[in-house]
Amino acid sequence: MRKVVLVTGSSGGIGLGLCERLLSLDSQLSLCLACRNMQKGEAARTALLASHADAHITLLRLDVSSIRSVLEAAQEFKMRYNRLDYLYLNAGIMPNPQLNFKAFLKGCLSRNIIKMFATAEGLLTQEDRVTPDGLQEVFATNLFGHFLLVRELEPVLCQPGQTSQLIWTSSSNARRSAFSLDDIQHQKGSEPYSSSKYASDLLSVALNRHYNSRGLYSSVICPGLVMTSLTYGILPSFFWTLIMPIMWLIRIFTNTFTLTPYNGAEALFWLFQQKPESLDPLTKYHSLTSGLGKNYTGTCKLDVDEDITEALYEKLLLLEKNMRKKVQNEEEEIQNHGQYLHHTD
Ligand SMILES: NC(=O)C1=CN([C@@H]2O[C@H](COP(=O)(O)OP(=O)(O)OC[C@H]3O[C@@H](n4cnc5c(N)ncnc54)[C@H](OP(=O)(O)O)[C@@H]3O)[C@@H](O)[C@H]2O)C=CC1
Ligand SMILES: CC(C)CCC[C@@H](C)[C@H]1CC[C@H]2C3=C(CC[C@]12C)[C@@]1(C)CCC(=O)[C@@H](C)[C@@H]1CC3
Repeated sequence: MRKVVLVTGSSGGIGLGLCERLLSLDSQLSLCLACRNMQKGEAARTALLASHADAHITLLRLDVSSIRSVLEAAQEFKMRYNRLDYLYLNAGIMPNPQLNFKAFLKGCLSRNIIKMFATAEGLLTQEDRVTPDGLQEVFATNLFGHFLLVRELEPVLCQPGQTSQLIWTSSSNARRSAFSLDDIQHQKGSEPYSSSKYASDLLSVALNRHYNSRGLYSSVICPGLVMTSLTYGILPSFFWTLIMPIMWLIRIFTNTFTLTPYNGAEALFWLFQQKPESLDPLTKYHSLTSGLGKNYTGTCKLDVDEDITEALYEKLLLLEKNMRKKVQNEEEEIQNHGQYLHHTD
């Protein structure tokens, strides 16, 4: 039986790097690339087929920040497949990042320099915006759209006699102090990225509690610092290229500078090869690359409280209910309007 793998955000970066590695390991996989931009998705599919000509690769239109798109994509997926073995929740954004140069220079002179390079704590802020559904975009993309996708794909993920894995691309930038249960969408702060990644760590723990009994397991990873369009939004790509020798040098001191999508996908790839029952739900898995360029997966305890994971889960369920109602009302309004136009014709 072919294993079915769905990867969100697979049109480039770490997601595409992961797909390449998965196909190299098992060319018999059924790989579904979920992308919001079909042109980019088609280019990714062509690139993968260039090195794996016989691979089974399909495209699925999915904008994780849009409720309607998530519902439609899940429906489409369930029509095409009757099982899902691995769901990689990888799509993510960090819009309009601002680097605090003063804090960076101060950090370089402090004892916390290694931690600063690994987590970017206190270095970055972002400007978020509101989606047409009325949600904060970073929250909707990095967390809520993925949560809804999991909920919608429950029938194919929780098949009797089968285990399935949810694998979240979180970050070491996830920080407890950036997240508030009273403001899960991070409407008030300036670190929505950090908040959304911390929320994904919390959610993964809650999902394990609610779904393990049905054969569904969830894990979180950090890919390390990888050169992708996300990091090119922080500093321009020519600058990163220019300082690449410095980055290689820093890698000797911090193995978190994985730098390439191939290396960054290490922990995602490693988890693919593990028995989900053997994984610790309270661990974050890190892609690491040594100074000599050797890839490996490291572990780190999650900084979470069980009661907060449950409180977030409850809040997400409530938001899900409200968003479903909203979409349904909108659909009814469109139908009524159509009927009205039909009568007046
Ligand atoms: N790069 C890094 O150093 C780190 C990255 N990460 C995380 O890794 C993940 C992958 O990021 P990375 O590869 O670096 O960045 P990229 O920007 O290269 O890739 C992000 C992917 O997500 C997709 N995406 C973004 N928004 C949406 C949306 N609304 N609906 C569907 N797809 C969407 C993008 O699609 P499109 O091509 O259409 O833009 C793209 O395929 C993210 O979750 C990120 O937070 C974590 C730690 C470090
Ligand atoms: C190395 C250079 C001389 C200067 C680079 C300074 C900063 C731009 C980087 C230092 C630590 C980096 C970092 C990230 C972005 C770029 C830095 C702030 C991330 C926040 C990118 C996204 C993530 O999710 C984190 C895991 C990264 C942590 C480190």
